[in-house]
Amino acid sequence: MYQYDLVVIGSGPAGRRAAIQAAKLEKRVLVVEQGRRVGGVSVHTGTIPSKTLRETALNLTGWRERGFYGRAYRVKQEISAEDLRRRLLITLDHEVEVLEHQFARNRVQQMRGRAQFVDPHTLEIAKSDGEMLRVTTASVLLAVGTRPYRPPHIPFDDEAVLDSDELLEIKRVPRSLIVVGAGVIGIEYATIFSALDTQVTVVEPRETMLDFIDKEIVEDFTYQLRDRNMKLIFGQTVESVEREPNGGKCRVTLKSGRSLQAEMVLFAAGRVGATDTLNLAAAGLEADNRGRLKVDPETFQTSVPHIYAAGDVVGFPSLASTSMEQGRIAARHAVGVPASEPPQYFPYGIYAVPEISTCGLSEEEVLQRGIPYETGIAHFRETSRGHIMGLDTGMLKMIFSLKTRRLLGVHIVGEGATELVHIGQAVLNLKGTVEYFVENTFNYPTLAEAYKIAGLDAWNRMGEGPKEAPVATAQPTDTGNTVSPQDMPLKPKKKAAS
Ligand SMILES: Cc1cc2nc3c(=O)[nH]c(=O)nc-3n(C[C@H](O)[C@H](O)[C@H](O)COP(=O)(O)OP(=O)(O)OC[C@H]3O[C@@H](n4cnc5c(N)ncnc54)[C@H](O)[C@@H]3O)c2cc1C
Ligand SMILES: NC(=O)c1ccc[n+]([C@@H]2O[C@H](COP(=O)([O-])OP(=O)(O)OC[C@H]3O[C@@H](n4cnc5c(N)ncnc54)[C@H](O)[C@@H]3O)[C@@H](O)[C@H]2O)c1
Repeated sequence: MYQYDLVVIGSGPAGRRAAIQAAKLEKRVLVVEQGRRVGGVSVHTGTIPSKTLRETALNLTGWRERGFYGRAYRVKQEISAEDLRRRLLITLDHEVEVLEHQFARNRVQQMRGRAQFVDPHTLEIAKSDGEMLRVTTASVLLAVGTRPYRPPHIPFDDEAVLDSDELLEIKRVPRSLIVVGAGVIGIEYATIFSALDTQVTVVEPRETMLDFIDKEIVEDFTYQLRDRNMKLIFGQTVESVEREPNGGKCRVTLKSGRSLQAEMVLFAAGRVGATDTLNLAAAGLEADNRGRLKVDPETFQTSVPHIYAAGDVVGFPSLASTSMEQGRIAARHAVGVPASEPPQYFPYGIYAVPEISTCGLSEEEVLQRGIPYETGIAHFRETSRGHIMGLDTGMLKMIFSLKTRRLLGVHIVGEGATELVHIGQAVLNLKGTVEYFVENTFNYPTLAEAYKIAGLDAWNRMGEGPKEAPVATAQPTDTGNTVSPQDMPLKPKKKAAS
């Protein structure tokens, strides 16, 4: 008889949701967390701190009011690192308190320490006070997440050359910042610091950024960043990073020979799975070269059936939102209770300044699948709410199938995008058509009215009934067939466990 039904390693979104789900099913659950407090990367160094920093920066700078009062408008003239940290600490305390309470209410047992496998059903836990403990369990969920990728040639110094965890501890707001890597983390922080009037330069080895987002949205976003003097350098690789002696400036030399200078460097070139200390071999498991684990995308089982993995450690999409859902499904499966499949489309929110949010297929994906389509676009400045808020930017784009008239994708850049997207997400997953937007009444004045405007924009070109569709050039799919709109695969290819 094992001591536990499920031992969860890691208390981030995947671990937390899994543990509570199993406890609700009256199973004996233990959560092992090596950090001082529960919550994982999401609460302590990732989602919540970065979004709190964003909110504080926008509030203290008066960013949202600048449409009315001009670019020089400020709520607080001198914004210090301490101003930014104060709100962060309060938010984190609340998050941890809520989580601790959830664990207690649901009788989830907790242990502070680092877990590793002794054999496939036994874990050894090195507690922070030096004590070693062994526990046995019927199933294990690895929800260990990731940590920043730190290559040896980058001279991280905890002060001026930083990864995204260390950025939260800065003592001063830099006047200039070089961000290496235009992934989601790099772009979110780059634009937040730009809103704080830091001169920001982004260096990205690829020719483009955020390739999974609809191109038209990324173009609008890029235009906005350049318009406020952010420097975006694509297609260039960093050769070296150095710092002048005695706390001087940082110099970033690119392979092209170009040299950049700034007070701080943020290195944000991806993350690696935190699997190296788990002694995976003792459980018969192996991680890939980025520390990630392969799982069955339906059940989240690893190659050892009673050991599950969920969250960032299994790779794409690496979101707090999807990690929670993966943890819940894994826990149900682990304790023998079936879980229904998640809906076909999940939203993606990038909390840059401005926000981007998207759900469903991009125009490039629709074209690639050979689906005849029409698009509808609305600019926030066309809405009365936009006028009231002083918005001169912001755009919502929807893509509809010409044959079925169903919504295929919604893509938004601008204020409130991460909230607004859920209207499109609901219509998409409930298989709604363009008529939903044309026939329904929206609150007025709201930014959500942009849905109506974009719906009408598409409808005006689509006409009343089904149409033959000349818009997209039908391309063979990767299966070699041409996709008919009726057969359109509503489920995006599962990338979660790749
Ligand atoms: C800067 C940043 C911003 C982000 N913003 C967003 C956002 O806006 N929206 C969004 O949806 N997602 C965002 N994410 C992603 C989100 O944070 C992750 O998807 C999420 O945290 C993953 O959850 P997880 O459960 O896999 O593990 P994590 O949150 O990574 O937690 C893993 C936990 O496991 C513990 N652990 C690891 N190994 C062991 C061990 N051997 N023994 C015991 N404990 C162990 C760690 O200490 C850690 O607490 C962001 C990430 C970053 C870095
Ligand atoms: N709002 C959100 O939902 C949110 C926010 C932040 C992070 N996240 C998640 O966290 C995960 C990690 O984000 P990330 O930004 O660290 O990784 P990423 O993989 O999204 O981006 C890394 C970027 O760095 C570039 N790069 C890779 N190697 C490089 C090198 N040697 N030098 C310079 N640039 C290099 C890549 O081309 C890429 O553009 C993402 O998958 C994302 O889903 C989500």
